[in-house]
Amino acid sequence: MDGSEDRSKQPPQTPRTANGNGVVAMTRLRLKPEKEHKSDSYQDLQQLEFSPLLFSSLEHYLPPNMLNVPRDLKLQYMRTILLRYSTEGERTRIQRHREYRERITSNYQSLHEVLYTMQAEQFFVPSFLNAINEGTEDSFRSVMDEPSPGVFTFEMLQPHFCELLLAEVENFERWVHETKFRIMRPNTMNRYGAVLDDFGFETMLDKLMAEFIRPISRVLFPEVGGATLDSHHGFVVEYGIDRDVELGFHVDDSEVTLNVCLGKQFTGGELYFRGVRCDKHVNSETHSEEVFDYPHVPGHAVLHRGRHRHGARATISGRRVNLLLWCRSSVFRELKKYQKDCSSWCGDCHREKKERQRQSVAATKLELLKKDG
Ligand SMILES: O=C(O)CCC(=O)C(=O)O
Ligand SMILES: [Fe+2]
Repeated sequence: MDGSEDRSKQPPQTPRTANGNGVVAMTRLRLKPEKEHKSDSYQDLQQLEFSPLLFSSLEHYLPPNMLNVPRDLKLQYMRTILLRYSTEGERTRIQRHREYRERITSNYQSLHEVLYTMQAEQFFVPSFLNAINEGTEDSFRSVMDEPSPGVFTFEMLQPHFCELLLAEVENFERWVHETKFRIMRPNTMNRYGAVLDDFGFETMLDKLMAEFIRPISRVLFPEVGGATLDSHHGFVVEYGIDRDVELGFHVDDSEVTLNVCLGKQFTGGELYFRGVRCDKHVNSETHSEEVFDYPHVPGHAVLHRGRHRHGARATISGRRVNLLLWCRSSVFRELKKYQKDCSSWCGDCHREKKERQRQSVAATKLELLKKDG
């Protein structure tokens, strides 16, 4: 959006930028991203209050006159905006987390360096790669099953990649144990498992989201921000008799979740799904057509909306390790604050809307009959 309009309504701290004539103009971020724009990398600037990846993503929303200015000008502009939207407490939390990550990455010696940069040919099975390269809804669907509405399953990871990642996670856990490092677990529901983003995987997983999961989500989950996924939480969960055993019924803090089984050998641990719900209906009853159980298969992925209610049954024997990528869209979250109608994705909102429409048609028919009579 061009900054020349509506200046009077801009808040006083709106960033100012110099335009080509040396005139200082007020500008705003665009509403829609400039998809063709090639962003700079900010990876060398780890000391900033915000993730380097956030700056690369935000670049797509820069006003036209800011797109091609030097990196430090863009950075200054974006920092000003981000600082306006985050509280002091939030900034302190982000800074502490950054220091926590630095303590890990400067001390932990990784085992398989090859895992830390995206090497698609070595990570993924050819069928998945081909579908992504083609990039159409038909090509995605041709390598996927949809055994229950909104739950997509497909073969994704090469066995060798799974082995290496399992070994890397074990190596990390060993280091944690030996050094007595107090790590944060993936979320409140897990006593075991590790946040991959905290020990060097953030950039690789961001690529996984941007280049693989977002194109699929754009066509399969457009109504929950699938096209605008722009941040992630990447972790592994570990189940077994001496680990977490099961996972309670929940929704994820994500718009779209990728869940891939890495192995090893196990029995039990099935995922169970019980319908998609908005906040208002999250505890409502399940309808029979929403009941779906899925047994994990090593190397195979499940892709679902974060709001698709689910849980994992007890892993009865062996060890099960899964890779989780919770993908989020800041645009969807912002818009959701103003939207009351979730009928395009919440099962109950959809049923309520249908019922209102049915009653309205019935009432109209009755009126017409009365008139005729
Ligand atoms: O164990 C699983 O496969 C499910 C994990 C899960 O749903 C989660 O971590 O959010
Ligand atoms: Fe989950």
